[in-house]
Amino acid sequence: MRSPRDFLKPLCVGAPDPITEVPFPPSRMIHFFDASNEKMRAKLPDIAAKADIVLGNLEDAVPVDRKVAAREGLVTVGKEIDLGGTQLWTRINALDSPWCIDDLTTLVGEIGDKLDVIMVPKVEGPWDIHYIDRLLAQLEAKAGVKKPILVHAILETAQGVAHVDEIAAASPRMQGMSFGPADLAASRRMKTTRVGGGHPGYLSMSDPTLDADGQIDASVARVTAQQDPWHYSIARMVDACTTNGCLPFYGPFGDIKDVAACEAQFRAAFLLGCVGAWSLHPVQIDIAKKVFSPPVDEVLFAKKVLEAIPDGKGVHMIDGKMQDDATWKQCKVMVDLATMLSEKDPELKAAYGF
Ligand SMILES: CC(C)(COP(=O)(O)OP(=O)(O)OC[C@H]1O[C@@H](n2cnc3c(N)ncnc32)[C@H](O)[C@@H]1OP(=O)(O)O)[C@@H](O)C(=O)NCCC(=O)NCCSC(=O)C[C@H](O)C(=O)O
Ligand SMILES: [Mg+2]
Repeated sequence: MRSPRDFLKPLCVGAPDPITEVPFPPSRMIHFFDASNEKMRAKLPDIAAKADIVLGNLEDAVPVDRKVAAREGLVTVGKEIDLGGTQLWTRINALDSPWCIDDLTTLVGEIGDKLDVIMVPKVEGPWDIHYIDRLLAQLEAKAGVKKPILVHAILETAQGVAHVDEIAAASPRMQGMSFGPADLAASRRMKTTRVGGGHPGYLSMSDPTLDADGQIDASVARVTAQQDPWHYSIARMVDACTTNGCLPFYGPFGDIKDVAACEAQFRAAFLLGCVGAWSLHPVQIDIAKKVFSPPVDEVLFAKKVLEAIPDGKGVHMIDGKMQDDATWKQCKVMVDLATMLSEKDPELKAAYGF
């Protein structure tokens, strides 16, 4: 294990100094686009005007014969498209793939100063982050990159979940993590073909009604309720990220047409502490924006609490609800997020009354 004192020294002579605090600009959605697809690239200026983060995907979903075109397409995006204040990320190919090394050398060499974050798929343990960390430092030094490129791990293998805390703590470059339900399901041999969301087979059932002989009365219907198969892992990811000062995100929701279920999945993640989710299709940008911006009525109430209890101490009754030091902190989370988002979004600013 590295000495904590070394954490703030660059891992290569000439690489930029590591950051001490992960920046937290609006991050409600990471919008995926296939950079080898010219049509999608052409839409980027419009998409960037709506999205907080755009991500050029090089990994899964990009066919093998378009891997190089996707990498080159992303270089073109970095060099030629003005994204305004919207962050530019990439998802590189996995560390055990033959494309990963060229993804990193090309992207850092060509557009290292334009890339905010590199998303690394299928991270299994801190060793994967250590590899990327050192290599990025060498490439940044060689290319003269001025600020460190941050790293975002996808939590999508059983091993990754088992090592989630060590992954989050592996480097000061760790910007955050996303939850990858498709690969995780496959890795665990879960029997689902869905990408995120619930499953009608994953449910709990009320007790049976017994007849006079104490036998189960099969004629009386029993109530069932779908449970959330992802709750445990997402909650672990949120704790690991928060403990280590980085940001947790929900990942993809694959049923593009089922906007209601997408919204429900995103909202469950938001309530558990995630700051955003992936959008795979333009329609999911608006869903994420709605869900990951705190609700207006809650923000107004939270503002009222903060105003009524300036020192955040003691016990108070506000609108019939008990407020104390802990609820004050909950309200502060809500108001801080609303304040940060308002700086980007004048409509939200007006709605929140800032
Ligand atoms: C999912 C899609 C393949 C759907 O595409 P398509 O059938 O073309 O949808 P539409 O006809 O509704 O598209 C309408 C227009 O919008 C453009 N479009 C579609 N998606 C995007 C996008 N992401 N960014 C920009 N523009 C987009 C279409 O080109 C149409 O344009 P026009 O013809 O001019 O009207 C497609 O949405 C897509 O490929 N999405 C990204 C998929 C992706 O990145 N998948 C990988 C991430 S999920 C994953 O990897 C799993 C995870 O790792 C895990 O393990 O859980
Ligand atoms: Mg995956």
